[in-house]
Amino acid sequence: MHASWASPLAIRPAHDARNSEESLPRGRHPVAFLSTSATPSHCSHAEAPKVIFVPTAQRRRTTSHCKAAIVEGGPRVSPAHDLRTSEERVYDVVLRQAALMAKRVSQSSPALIEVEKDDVSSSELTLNFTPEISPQILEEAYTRCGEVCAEYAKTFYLGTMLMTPERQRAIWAIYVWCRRTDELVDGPNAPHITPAALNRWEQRLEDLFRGRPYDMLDAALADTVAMFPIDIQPFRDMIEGMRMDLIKTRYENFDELYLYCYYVAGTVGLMSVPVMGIDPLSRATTESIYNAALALGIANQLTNILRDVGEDARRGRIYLPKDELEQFGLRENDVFAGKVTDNWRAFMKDQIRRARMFFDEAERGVTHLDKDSRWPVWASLILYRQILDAIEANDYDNFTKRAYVGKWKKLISLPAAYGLALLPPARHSSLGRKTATCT
Ligand SMILES: CC(C)=CCC/C(C)=C/CC/C(C)=C/CC/C(C)=C/[C@@H]1[C@@H](COP(=O)(O)OP(=O)(O)O)[C@]1(C)CC/C=C(\C)CC/C=C(\C)CCC=C(C)C
Repeated sequence: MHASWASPLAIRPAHDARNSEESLPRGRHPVAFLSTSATPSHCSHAEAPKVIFVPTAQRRRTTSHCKAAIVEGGPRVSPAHDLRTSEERVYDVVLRQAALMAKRVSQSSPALIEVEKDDVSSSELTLNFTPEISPQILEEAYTRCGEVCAEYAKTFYLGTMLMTPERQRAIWAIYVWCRRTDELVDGPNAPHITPAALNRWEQRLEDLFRGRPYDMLDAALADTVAMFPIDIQPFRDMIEGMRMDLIKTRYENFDELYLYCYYVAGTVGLMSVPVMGIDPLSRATTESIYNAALALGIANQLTNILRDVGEDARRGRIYLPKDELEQFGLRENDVFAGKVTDNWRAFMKDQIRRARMFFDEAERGVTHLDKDSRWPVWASLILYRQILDAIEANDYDNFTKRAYVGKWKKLISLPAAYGLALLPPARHSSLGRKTATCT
């Protein structure tokens, strides 16, 4: 995730923001201004998450070998003595998101649902706050989100064209928030970003979930989270990933890396599913579809990491699990030296194999999404997956060569994705299936 975009998305320093052209005019609708000394007054995120016992059999197969203890760099919400694996902690979030969505489906009412605080949501900040924003401003806000999306993620923007207008613009709003969040640590202002700045960004997130957006782009997301059963936790977790990126430059084992990948990319899957919707014909459990979405985010991020090894090393960062490097006789100096040896090839083969397992898991989930939402997901999956092929084609030289998917391959992928998107949900897929009582 190395942004090379220009700065229109950059978050302005708090004192500038009042004059921002994107700030919502005062008086017409609620506006919450950032204060540089902002201390969250409603820190529900500081509460420890509810621990849900997950039977081993229900856990994700692909990562069940990762049993190392949680180490530094974990989320603020978790006590240091939390001995669950990253996989278990993330699974807890998956269960809550799935329960929230299942509840919405079972109520099958277009009206906003009341979420019982102790029930499924990580907080009370879900769905209960409809921002008072004039339709015209909201229209402009969404249009701006669409423009940003079209500018920074052309293929993906194209893929959203088949979605219903409500879903399309909601996905744009989520995309823009994710981009801006990523931009904090990867964009032009990154050297000036401090943990305090991330705290303010989180405060702003809490405000928008309470129906008090700070600027136009936030207003679009505030509207989106009021319309769809979207929980705040994945958004908080993405900010947590950015905190991690500020302080952490090494990963001891896959358990640590898994948590990072969840924070910065798995969260995107969890944010997107409630908007993309589930095919009414699907017999899969909501939870298993969320798991597939999580897997796609993890797969994408692992691929990103494998593609960018050289670039990251030049920034003094190694996102590869140290213990796995050692198993192949490699040390961090080998990564900095950037020499493609047989050991390196063997190590990379193993990493690519694991990334493909996550893609496989994600694939099984895509057909269960609402039919109009599948195309962009297949497109992003096929395109990103091909980066792994490109690394192989480069003979595993990800130090000096950038693996990329050529224009023609990209063009061919779009109709291929379209074809796959037409397939109905597999009746006998290996995803978790609803029991008779739940259908
Ligand atoms: C339909 C669809 C693909 C929806 C997702 C739209 C969305 C909200 C995207 C936000 C992406 C974003 C800006 C994330 C911020 C953190 C980040 C930059 C993560 C990396 C993305 C690629 O980064 P980058 O643009 O820098 O890469 P390049 O260098 O340009 O190659 C990530 C690698 C992660 C992106 C993660 C996803 C797109 C997750 C997708 C999962 C789903 C949409 C769930 C699908 C559901 C099922 C059931 C499979």
